[in-house]
Amino acid sequence: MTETTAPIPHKQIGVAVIYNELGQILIDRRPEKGLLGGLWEFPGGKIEPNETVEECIKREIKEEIDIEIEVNDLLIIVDHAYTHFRVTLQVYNCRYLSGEPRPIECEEIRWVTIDEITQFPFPKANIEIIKALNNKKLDK
Ligand SMILES: Nc1nc2c([nH]c(=O)n2[C@H]2C[C@H](O)[C@@H](COP(=O)(O)OP(=O)(O)OP(=O)(O)O)O2)c(=O)[nH]1
Ligand SMILES: [Mg+2]
Repeated sequence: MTETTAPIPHKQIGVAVIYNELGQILIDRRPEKGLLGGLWEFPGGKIEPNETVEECIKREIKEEIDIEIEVNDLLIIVDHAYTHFRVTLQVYNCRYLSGEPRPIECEEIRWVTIDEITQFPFPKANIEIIKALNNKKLDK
């Protein structure tokens, strides 16, 4: 007997770690309903065909939070398998430029320090990102 299993979706995501002038990082809480509901994340979303990761990140941050940012260097690429899908998160260090953050596609937004980040529940895939942020802090 042969069993056919549909391949699980693999999402390519651009993610922004946005720093303000105080060195705080912007995090947002995902909508209560739906995938990974109510968990905190770094803003971002799916990379569309014909756009670069940098373009994706700028577009998503404008759509979700309505601010302008500068996309700088790559922090880390994280591959993670959840039960029903896989994600590749391409995480870039970014700098806040202008605009008043508004929670357009999320429940709420906060500026937090790296030390405060551990108090917020994040999805599993974010453990590696937060580790990378802590290592970066130790380098300084
Ligand atoms: N933006 C962002 N996404 C994350 C993080 N950690 C993490 O596991 N993800 C996952 C959750 C989502 O499956 C995916 C982001 O995709 P998305 O926000 O564009 O859209 P979604 O899958 O929630 O919604 P949909 O368009 O498929 O309905 O990456 C993170 O820190 N930031
Ligand atoms: Mg998103």
